[in-house]
Amino acid sequence: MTLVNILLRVIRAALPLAILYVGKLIIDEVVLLNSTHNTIPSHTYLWKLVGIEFGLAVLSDALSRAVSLVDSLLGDLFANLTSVKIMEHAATLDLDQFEDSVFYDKLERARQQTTGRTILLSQVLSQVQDLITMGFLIVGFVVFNPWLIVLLLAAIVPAFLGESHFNNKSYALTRAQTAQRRELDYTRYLGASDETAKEVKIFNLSGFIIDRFKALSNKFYVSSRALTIQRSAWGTVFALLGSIGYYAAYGYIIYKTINGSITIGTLTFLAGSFRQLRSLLEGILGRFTTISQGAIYLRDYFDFFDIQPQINQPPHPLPFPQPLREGFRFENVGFRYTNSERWANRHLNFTLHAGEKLALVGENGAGKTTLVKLLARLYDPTEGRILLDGIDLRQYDLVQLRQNIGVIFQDYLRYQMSFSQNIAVGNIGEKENRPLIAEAARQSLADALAAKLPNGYDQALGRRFNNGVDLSGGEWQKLALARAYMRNAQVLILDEPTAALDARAEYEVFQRFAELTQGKSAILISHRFSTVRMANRILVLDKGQLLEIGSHEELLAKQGRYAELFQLQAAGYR
Ligand SMILES: Nc1ncnc2c1ncn2[C@@H]1O[C@H](COP(=O)(O)OP(=O)(O)OP(=O)(O)O)[C@@H](O)[C@H]1O
Repeated sequence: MTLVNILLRVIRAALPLAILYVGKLIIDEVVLLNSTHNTIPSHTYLWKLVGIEFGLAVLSDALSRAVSLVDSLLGDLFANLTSVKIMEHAATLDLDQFEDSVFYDKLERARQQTTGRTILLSQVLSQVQDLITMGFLIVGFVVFNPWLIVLLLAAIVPAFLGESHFNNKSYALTRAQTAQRRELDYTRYLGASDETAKEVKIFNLSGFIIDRFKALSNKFYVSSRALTIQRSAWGTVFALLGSIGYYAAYGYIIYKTINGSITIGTLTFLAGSFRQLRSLLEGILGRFTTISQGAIYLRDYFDFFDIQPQINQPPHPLPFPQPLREGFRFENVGFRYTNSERWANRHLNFTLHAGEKLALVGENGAGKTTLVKLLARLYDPTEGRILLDGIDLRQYDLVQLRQNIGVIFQDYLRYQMSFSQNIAVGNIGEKENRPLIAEAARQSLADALAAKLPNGYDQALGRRFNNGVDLSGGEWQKLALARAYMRNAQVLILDEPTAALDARAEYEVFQRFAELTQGKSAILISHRFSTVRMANRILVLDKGQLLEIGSHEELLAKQGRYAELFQLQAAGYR
């Protein structure tokens, strides 16, 4: 399509000169016919010329339409393709890259390429087309009088330089504002979205949010106002230069015609060419702004694609051991988040044995979730290493590793999709496997819920789309839990899996969990000691470090932190 587009444009580019030239021939012929009185003039040649000009005009119009058609089709394809490419690349990147605000800015700017810049391609092609047309017209000029070119250049060069100067300035401004623009978008989202409406109403936040939005958007307005005014003022000066150039050339051509050095046909040809050149130049200059802006923004797009993940598939990946023999051994593992001074985990030495159920206990921020993310290689340790059956975790096949570790995070997603899809995300390859989905739902107690929904497993969930039904917090959690049962993972990790469940559901969930994970390794993170005590061993974390490890009874007997926290919670029930 691009090639067709270019071809059509090249043909179209030659037409203005051809039309002007035929016009010149027509006028010269008319003048000639008017001045020959002695014989009966033949008009055949004249009408032939008129016919040719008509044909050229029709062709030019048809080509323009064909070009815009191909342009708009190409634009759509281009937008789709870039969106897909961005998503594909984003999928390869590491979790901590997503948590980095500089990365987010890049992602944001790359995303803008797909929406705002789709016209870039057609703009570039139009520019090339107009440049070719200009080239043709200029050749015509040179043939008649090369000096006119000098006038033309004098009129346009300052404008080109001015435009590119202002482009750079406005790009620098926009770039510097990326972070604040994200904040502006976020504020807009806070002010008007289904997810925020509840709190905004209850805390009466709308005034606060709107004021914040006003303040931010006003800052943008003020900082870009000066530039816009400067640009417009200089634009006026440059346009004046252009007009001066045009009228100087026009005067010169008229002078030459009166002089008798050129014919009236040539006068109309040159004047027409000059007028066209000027309007072409105006178009080119206008487009030059959009294109050069688009082109500099394109750098952001490529910057985004230059970001490379750090957590990669090893060169010779080992298959995930089936079954696990030894388990996971943490050897002096430490981890610090990028941009963070503090260690989230430090000096961790312990083993998660094959088939063992380990509970992680600790106060908020103690590093429980971080430990789990290390196990699933969402991050790699900053120091130390994790061994799986004696071999560094980094040597295993990354896809198999993630397939064999089923994690349900405490901040799991509530997909605005159907009930069955919400479960199927646990093993998306099996999304059509209804018996498997139903079984997973049964295991997590979500099946009773499906029975209550008007469309059962096909019920759309969430309020964002039509006919969606929203669930309660505990119901969503049961659904999320079902994801863990969708695959035959060797290690199951549940991070706060029952926080939203009622007491009966929690009891049942754990009854089943124990049955279903028999022989498998599991990690449970919970603040509820009723959950914690069913684990074989309990690991108590404090400020990222291992404080105590042992069975419930051992830790109680030890009278340490675990015993203290346990008794604190138990006292609440007495
Ligand atoms: N993405 C992140 N970037 C920087 N620091 C983080 C990030 N996630 C967590 N932290 C910090 O790392 C420490 C450990 O966090 P983690 O989420 O592992 O705690 P947790 O024990 O799971 O807490 P909770 O019981 O509240 O869920 C905390 O101090 C937290 O502030």
